[in-house]
Amino acid sequence: MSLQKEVVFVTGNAKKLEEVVAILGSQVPFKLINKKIDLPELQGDVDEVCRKKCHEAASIVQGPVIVEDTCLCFKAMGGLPGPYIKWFLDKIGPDGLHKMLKGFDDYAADAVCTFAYSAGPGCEVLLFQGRTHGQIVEPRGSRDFGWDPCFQPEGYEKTYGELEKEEKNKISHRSKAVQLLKEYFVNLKS
Ligand SMILES: O=c1nc[nH]c2c1ncn2[C@H]1C[C@H](O)[C@@H](COP(=O)(O)OP(=O)(O)OP(=O)(O)O)O1
Ligand SMILES: [Mg+2]
Repeated sequence: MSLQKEVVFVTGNAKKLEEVVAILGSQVPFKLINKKIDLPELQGDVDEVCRKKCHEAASIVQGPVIVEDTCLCFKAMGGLPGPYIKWFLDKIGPDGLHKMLKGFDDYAADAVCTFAYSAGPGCEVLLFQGRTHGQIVEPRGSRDFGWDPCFQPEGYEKTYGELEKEEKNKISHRSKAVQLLKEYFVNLKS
């Protein structure tokens, strides 16, 4: 029997899960189990959304959980759509996101990934955040995953959609957040 701590990652998004598993690799200080549950899309600032999402998940699972919320923040729009990017993406797609910024003529954006961990219902929620700066461009590359084709990370000529998966996973908002989460669990063990 494994003595490793089991943590449930609650997400309804298969692509997120795929990336998290790939980034974590085999050197994981806990055993990650997935539960595919669509948690409510909450309102508030990023941290608030994540905390509430994590409480919801912990009460459903009745044990240790991790959730993640991803924001796409446009500088010209004071950080919006931020946590509401899912609805914008659903309605206008990556092409629409680029068009939306034409009137502002400022395409700077931050991709922000926040993981929230709770040891169980009623327990404290810890946040781990990763951020990658970039530009919103006319979509190029794979349309596999959300707004990947219209986000070009700083210092790259390619969009997330054009980068190889491994390349995206080295520099992405998600990989930076996963790194912090991993460090937390490694330090817990030692
Ligand atoms: O690396 C990414 N590259 C491109 N698109 C991405 C990425 N990561 C999230 N996304 C999309 C999915 C969703 O349209 C929105 C975030 O919303 P968000 O609520 O965090 O995701 P979700 O509802 O799909 O899954 P969950 O069940 O974990 O809440 O941005
Ligand atoms: Mg969601």
